[in-house]
Amino acid sequence: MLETRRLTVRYGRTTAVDALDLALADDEIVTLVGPTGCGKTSVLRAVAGLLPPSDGEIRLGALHIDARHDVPPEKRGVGLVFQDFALFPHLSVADNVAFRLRDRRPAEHWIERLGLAAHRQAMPDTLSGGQKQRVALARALAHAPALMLLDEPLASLDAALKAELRWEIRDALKAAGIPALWVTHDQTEALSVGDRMGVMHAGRLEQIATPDVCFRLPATRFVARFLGDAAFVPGRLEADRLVTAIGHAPAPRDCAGERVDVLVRPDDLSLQPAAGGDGGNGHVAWARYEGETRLYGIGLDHGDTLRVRTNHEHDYARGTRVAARICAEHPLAAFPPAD
Ligand SMILES: Nc1ncnc2c1ncn2[C@@H]1O[C@H](COP(=O)(O)OP(=O)(O)OP(=O)(O)O)[C@@H](O)[C@H]1O
Repeated sequence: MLETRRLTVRYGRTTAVDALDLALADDEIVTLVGPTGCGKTSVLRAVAGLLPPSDGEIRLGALHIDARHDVPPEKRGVGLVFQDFALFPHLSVADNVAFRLRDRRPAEHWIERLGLAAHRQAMPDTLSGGQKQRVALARALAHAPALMLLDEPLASLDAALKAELRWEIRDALKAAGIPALWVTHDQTEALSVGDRMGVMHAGRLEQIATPDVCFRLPATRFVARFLGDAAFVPGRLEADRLVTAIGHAPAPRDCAGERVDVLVRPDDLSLQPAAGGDGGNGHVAWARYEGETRLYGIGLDHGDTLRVRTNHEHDYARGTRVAARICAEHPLAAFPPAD
């Protein structure tokens, strides 16, 4: 449906997007995530037709767009949803959603589907942030776009609403069978709503894969750190296992090199108070209560600090002698040693 080939966007001397190759399947939701300034919005704006590609090509269905062949935004068949909703303030909810539609039935369908029926006649400034975003989404969906582009659609909403609305948006896109490119700087959002996610860094895609692959088997240390707490423990590859001083785990299929740094995240580790034959390998340096879980900083005897997440029931005081061990049964990512 959408394909970019070496898409490049420059602003003067700044290269915001650097030879990006990206392809979306017909009903696929792909999230684009990365730190501020990495170029996510520029990708979206180039695909939407809001700025021209400096180099490379965009294929949207049968359309071919490049620096010399522009297609105006309204001829691209894309729907846009922005962080700031962009509703018409002088039109009611119903008229916003049905704007420029000859047949109002699709507008009615999405008003019902997105829980806006009671607000049909309301004006935008009387709606909550979540309701405004539902209206913006209904308006975009009512035009049955071939592709939906979402730019930080949940950024101005509070945490509880974000969590609820991201599933609603995903469900609505899936129900309509519309593929989407969804830009966010929120890792949890990118991990949870994308069929695949692309992690961008300095104008380039560092990795594009399913969320669980990006999280468990990041392609680079940058992706590992960007998507969550990451520690790198020295280890070695023995047959099909990664062996470290704090335990072992299956090696990924493509693991190469005898000496490696093994990625361990806080939930790949378990914590036991040192007792009996196990004298432990460190002590509790700090503890944070998180509600369902607790996060501990464990000062290992050889000097490094590891973060370990446990169930909230395990309450260890600072200074407690403990054994931190790898408990992950899935393959852990391995990288060439840093030194
Ligand atoms: N209109 C512009 N003129 C000049 N430079 C720009 C312009 N828009 C963006 N840039 C630069 O291009 C780079 C990428 O910006 P872009 O907005 O695409 O990143 P982003 O990943 O979406 O960031 P954010 O999450 O902060 O929105 C940044 O270095 C930014 O400063």
